[in-house]
Amino acid sequence: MLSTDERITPQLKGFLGLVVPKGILGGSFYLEVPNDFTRDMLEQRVRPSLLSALGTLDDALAVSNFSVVVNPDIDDYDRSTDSSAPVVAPAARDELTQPAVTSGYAESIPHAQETVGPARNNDTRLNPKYSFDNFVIGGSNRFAHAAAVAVAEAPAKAYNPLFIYGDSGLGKTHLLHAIGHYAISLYPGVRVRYVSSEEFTNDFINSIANNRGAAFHSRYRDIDLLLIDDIQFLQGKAETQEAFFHTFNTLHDHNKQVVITSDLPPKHLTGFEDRMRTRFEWGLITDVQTPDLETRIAILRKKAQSERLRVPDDILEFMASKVSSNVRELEGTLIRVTAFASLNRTPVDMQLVQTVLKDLITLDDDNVIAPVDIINHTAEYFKLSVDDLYGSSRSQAIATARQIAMYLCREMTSLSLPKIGQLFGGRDHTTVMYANNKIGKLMTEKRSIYNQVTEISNRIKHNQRYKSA
Ligand SMILES: Nc1ncnc2c1ncn2[C@@H]1O[C@H](COP(=O)(O)OP(=O)(O)OP(=O)(O)O)[C@@H](O)[C@H]1O
Repeated sequence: MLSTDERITPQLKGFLGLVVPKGILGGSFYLEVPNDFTRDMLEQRVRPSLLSALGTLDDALAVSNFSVVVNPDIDDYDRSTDSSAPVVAPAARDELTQPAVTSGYAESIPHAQETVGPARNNDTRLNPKYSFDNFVIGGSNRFAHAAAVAVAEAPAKAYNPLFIYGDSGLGKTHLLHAIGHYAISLYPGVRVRYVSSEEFTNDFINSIANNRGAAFHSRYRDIDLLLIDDIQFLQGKAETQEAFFHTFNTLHDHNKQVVITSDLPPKHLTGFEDRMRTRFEWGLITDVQTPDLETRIAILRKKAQSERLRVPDDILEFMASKVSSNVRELEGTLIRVTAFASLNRTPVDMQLVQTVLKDLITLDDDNVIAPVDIINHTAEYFKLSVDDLYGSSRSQAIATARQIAMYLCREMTSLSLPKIGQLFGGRDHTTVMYANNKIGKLMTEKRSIYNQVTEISNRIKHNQRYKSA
């Protein structure tokens, strides 16, 4: 759709060839590119043409903005499967038709009424997978969910900051992204930025190293809604904390919303200055807890629906009763069960579920798996060196082994996506996200992958039991 634009040179066309359209959510057209350079080219040279081209799309799609996400792994992405026009996820349509709320917020941000405003949202770093639509509400998260919705509907008017804490895998990151999507759907010009604390730290360090402090400041201060994940990561990092302190103050003073997640409540966060912890307590503090059985069943049901998996209710109930600690683990179990059924071309029934779950060694909650064990076992299984997994080789065999190791780190540890990326030679969190999705999908399609993942994870758990015995 861009080829009619005279400014598009052959060189630029080359860059456009690297772009993979991913879909439309919350009024944003999501594109993936393999590196920062392509993203910059796109944003600097193509933005006006792309925005005007988006303006010619069917109104029903309600697209007014685009987001470019860097995913270095799309080099091995098969573009032929995705070359058709992107489709709007059904959930996104509902989100787009949400009635506007009357908080008066739109009037308070001048750019919210500008037609070109949405372009400001091209770097939100929001994950289209996490919306309020697919978040299941239960006793364990009802309050956090209500607070999150309130903040999205009236940024900086309801609670500022909103501080959400809780154990790993209980939906904090999901809520953060959902706030961002919902706020953008209500106020298309609102400038939103999601950042994990690891990325904030890296960004800060790079900005000092490259003398780009001004760009860093504007990235985090010229926004209306800052969503910062896993703040505990700033523990003991005095200079980054100082940078965050000033960012926070600037945003708060200018009536901009800050939402923070953490594994602990402010008063239990160690390695933070008091002035920082006090600020975390200015607004509303809420927690997410381990979901009860009904909520776990509902989460599995929703997940099965969204992945179009046919799983009878009694099976979902059985799975939910067996895996109780963490939603991420619960989702992992559902993937294993449905992958096994799909590979064997059998329906998901109780016998199959029992077989699969029997195969999955379960560990006590206090048995914590170290990522280094995952990497060692994966390397050993594939007869590769550990450095192969950490390194940058793109050979198919090494890349797949690396993606399996990333998948298992995601499934078996509480490490966040950026932390796993860092572990694997400083890769971007989107690379880990891609590996996780890819292996999850391949497990349903290729028996060899399913068997490899199951075997490696069992070896890791077996070894862990042996160590702690
Ligand atoms: N209530 C819920 N409804 C639907 N999905 C949920 C819910 N809670 C958690 N999940 C899903 O569980 C997975 C883990 O959630 P998430 O990443 O948000 O956890 P987290 O609390 O941020 O964990 P961490 O602290 O490790 O980053 C995600 O796929 C998320 O979509």
